[in-house]
Amino acid sequence: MKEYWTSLASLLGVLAFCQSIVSSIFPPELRYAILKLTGRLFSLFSSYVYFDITEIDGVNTNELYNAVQLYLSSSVSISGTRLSLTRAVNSSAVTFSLANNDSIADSFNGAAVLWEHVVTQRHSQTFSWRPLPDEKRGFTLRIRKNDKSLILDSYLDYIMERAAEIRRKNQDRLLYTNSRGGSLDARGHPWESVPFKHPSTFETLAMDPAKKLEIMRDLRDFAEGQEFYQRTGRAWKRGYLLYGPPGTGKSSMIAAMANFLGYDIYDLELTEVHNNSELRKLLMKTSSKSIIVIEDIDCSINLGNRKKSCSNGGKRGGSSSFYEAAAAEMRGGGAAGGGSDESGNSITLSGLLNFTDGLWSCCGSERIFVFTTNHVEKLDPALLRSGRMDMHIFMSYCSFPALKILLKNYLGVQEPNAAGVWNEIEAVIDKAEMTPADVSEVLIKNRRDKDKAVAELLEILKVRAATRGGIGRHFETVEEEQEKRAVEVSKEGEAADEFSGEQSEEEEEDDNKKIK
Ligand SMILES: Nc1ncnc2c1ncn2[C@@H]1O[C@H](COP(=O)(O)OP(=O)(O)OP(=O)(O)O)[C@@H](O)[C@H]1O
Ligand SMILES: [Mg+2]
Repeated sequence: MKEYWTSLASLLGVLAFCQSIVSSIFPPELRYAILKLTGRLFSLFSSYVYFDITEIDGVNTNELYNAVQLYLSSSVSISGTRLSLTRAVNSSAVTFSLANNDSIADSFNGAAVLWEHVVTQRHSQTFSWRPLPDEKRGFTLRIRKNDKSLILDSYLDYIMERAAEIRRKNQDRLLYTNSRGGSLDARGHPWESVPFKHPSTFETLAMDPAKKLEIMRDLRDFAEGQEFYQRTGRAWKRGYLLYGPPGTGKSSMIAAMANFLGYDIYDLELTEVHNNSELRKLLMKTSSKSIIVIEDIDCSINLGNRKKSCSNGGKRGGSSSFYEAAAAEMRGGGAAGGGSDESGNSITLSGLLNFTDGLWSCCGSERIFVFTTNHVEKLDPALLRSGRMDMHIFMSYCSFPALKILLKNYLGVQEPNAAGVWNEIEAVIDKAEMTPADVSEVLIKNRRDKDKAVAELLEILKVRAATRGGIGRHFETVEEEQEKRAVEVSKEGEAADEFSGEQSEEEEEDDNKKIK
């Protein structure tokens, strides 16, 4: 062993001696040429091939460098011994990366590769339109010559994909709004954004578990469906209509969808959009992997008179239905659809549907449109056909299975302690027609005393069930809601007829009196 160390030390000594001779005898240019030649000779006999991926390629940032850095961050965190830690702006996660001049082994399809992070000082500042960093950074990838064709292309593609995934996971998602109207920011963007931190998830969402699973499956199929949409020639987008009374979780569902898929949200305020071309610009500036939301679609916009006042409890837009007016536009060849008001606003249904439905829908991919409404019965059936809104989701009053989820969320209990309470709640909950928002209020107020919370909830449920007795039927489909509405309208019509009939009888009497 001792002999081994002695011979290694003497070998290193010889190398150092040779290096000092080369440095002292040869001028720098020749030294560089000798090193290059040695490198060439070395690579000729080497079984490896090397690829340099520099951070800055000319003056452009090399996307591949950033991707490799992110990709390696997921593996160095497990196996590295010296790591760099960073936390990007708008991010709540810390990222690991390979420290300077450190290396790490990886494998792909059975082939071993070695990554080295090479950092050197930039000596002379070469001319550039923008200042370059003091350090020259890059990755060197070492692979076996035999593996070159086997792994190179697919390995780099794989790295790009993985990096995009990690970036999405690390970065906080954003909530965009067009509340600034049509004006653009300094970078020419019409959307304003804030980090999206809504805590709602499918786990915390109180609704029928089977329905929840169905929605989650649908969303997952959509997100993983790139190949399917490509093959079938369909634009990679999906539309959801969420409808139901206020406080049943429509907005919470949108947040849960975004958190489930890791998508950004674009909250499209239609009352701020002045015309179709503005709408087109807004929608063109949305990114893929996003959910475009139009809340309260029935009163978002009044094509006849687009004032922002809304008779619907502070909801957006005017009281008349956007869809009713828009449907009239479709049927009547644009009379209502012109949508111009005194202020020159002209947004039409076709402008919106061109993006959800028409040719423009394929500009940008992997996008979900979500429309919400409290009054599905007001929507024109022609506007609810498949393809526009692929899934109609009824957010109902709090059901028994939904209540179980709320009890678990707020009180941490699976079942009430007192015997019999469970059955009593189950007996009245549907009749009581309480929204999950109302139930949540009661549970939050009494969250320190679980038994009191459950007892108070039962009391309220009983009172509400008694006052609302018999109404407890839920209209689950858009068609049912619309049928119900049609019956109401025809009853109103009959009442009006009767009223006008009575009047005419009275008038007849008057006339008779006059004649007499
Ligand atoms: N299904 C639900 N599951 C869990 N929490 C819910 C649910 N529905 C309502 N909530 C609670 O009630 C509050 C209001 O719900 P949300 O804003 O999602 O209702 P909404 O249906 O969008 O109402 P609106 O029609 O008025 O916009 C939420 O903050 C949430 O805490
Ligand atoms: Mg809402």
